[in-house]
Amino acid sequence: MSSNTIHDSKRVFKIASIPGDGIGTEITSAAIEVLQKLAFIEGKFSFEFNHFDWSSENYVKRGWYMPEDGMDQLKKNDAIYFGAVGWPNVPDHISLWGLILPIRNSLNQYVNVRPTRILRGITPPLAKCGPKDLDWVIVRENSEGEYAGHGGTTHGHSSHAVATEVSIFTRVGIERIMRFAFETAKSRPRRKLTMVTKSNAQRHGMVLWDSVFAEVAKEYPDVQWDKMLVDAMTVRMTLQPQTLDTIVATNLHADILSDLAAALSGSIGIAPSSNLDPTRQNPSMFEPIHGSAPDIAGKGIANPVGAFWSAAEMVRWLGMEEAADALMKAIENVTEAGIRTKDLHGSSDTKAVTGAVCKELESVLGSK
Ligand SMILES: NC(=O)c1ccc[n+]([C@@H]2O[C@H](COP(=O)([O-])OP(=O)(O)OC[C@H]3O[C@@H](n4cnc5c(N)ncnc54)[C@H](O)[C@@H]3O)[C@@H](O)[C@H]2O)c1
Ligand SMILES: O=C(O)[C@H](O)[C@@H](O)C(=O)O
Ligand SMILES: [K+]
Ligand SMILES: [Mn+2]
Repeated sequence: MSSNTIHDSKRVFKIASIPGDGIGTEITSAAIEVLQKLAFIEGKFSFEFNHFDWSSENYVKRGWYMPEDGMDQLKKNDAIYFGAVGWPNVPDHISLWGLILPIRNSLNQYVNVRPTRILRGITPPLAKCGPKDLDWVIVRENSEGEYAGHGGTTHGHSSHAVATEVSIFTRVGIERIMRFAFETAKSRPRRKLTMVTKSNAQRHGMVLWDSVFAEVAKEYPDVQWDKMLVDAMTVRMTLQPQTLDTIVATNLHADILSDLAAALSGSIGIAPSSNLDPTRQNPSMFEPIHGSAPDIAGKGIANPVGAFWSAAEMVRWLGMEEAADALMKAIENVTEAGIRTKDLHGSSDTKAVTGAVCKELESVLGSK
């Protein structure tokens, strides 16, 4: 085979990169460095990054987060890599609704997959919780529920101000997230699914969750399932982590539970997420679960592991399973070697962890 043929058969993935704000920019450039290194060593594919400067800083200057044809620009890509959005000079509901939520909604990314496990070498905060005790996938409903955006404010500037925040739950929305959750549970060795609601107090939408869940469950006799109320779920996650495997919850409940899950596995800086359009008609978006962390931004100390793990999930979604496994192995070789940021009680900075993962990729892929 001539070198030309090899070159021609190489797959080029177009990736939209949106670093956003604060540490979002720091961990996105770290993730791009690692992805470029992965592609270079692997040799069978490459990434073409299209950078978008959609951020709070530019919102203040321009008055918009995304241009009018922003969604069309994103659609030209195979995937989206996202850092974080939000900065103290813009109200948080403006930044979230200006950038990340419209992308999740418009690109039909109705699933948010948030895996958590204790990576090699990391000591979790709970003394009795080892790596075998905590290995979960949280499936977050990512398109409706408490994030529907329905509601309003009247008499806003008076002492009689009224504000409503209406949750929307649809049969279609519930059914598709339940089916995704059952498929996820079925694909994992333990075939176990826990469904979370607050259907004692929330007597309409959450009750519909219960009944649609029961219907879909009939299609999956090989998956063992149970149900939890969200308050009790926080206790079970903390005291009996080994009894859980796949978890499905609403947009808001899973947002909160996934931060808890990340903390129980060592740090919020480790945790990845995939905003998926399972129909694959639109690009999916990959981002660590954390935000822009204004308290540590600009110091070069952000943990890039959640960003790298998210990058590995993106590589997997694009069909490069072996490369994704290699990246995860390199990340865990680094955490095991004790090269960690301050949130994991280490003394390395973002740059040192990034360099170590790039170096480790050489030995992992060299010895494949
Ligand atoms: N998807 C997103 O873009 C997203 C997610 C969460 C929060 N936000 C936004 O980010 C801003 C800050 O939110 P917040 O403070 O509630 O949450 P946050 O996740 O930014 O930070 C919470 C705490 O965790 C620490 N932390 C987070 N990521 C870390 C990392 N990689 N390494 C080390 N430490 C890390 C921070 O220093 C902070 O102490 C807000 O504007 C919020 O709306 C955006
Ligand atoms: O979806 C949200 O609630 C925010 O963007 C953020 O907290 C996240 O988890 O992505
Ligand atoms: K994020
Ligand atoms: Mn969150």
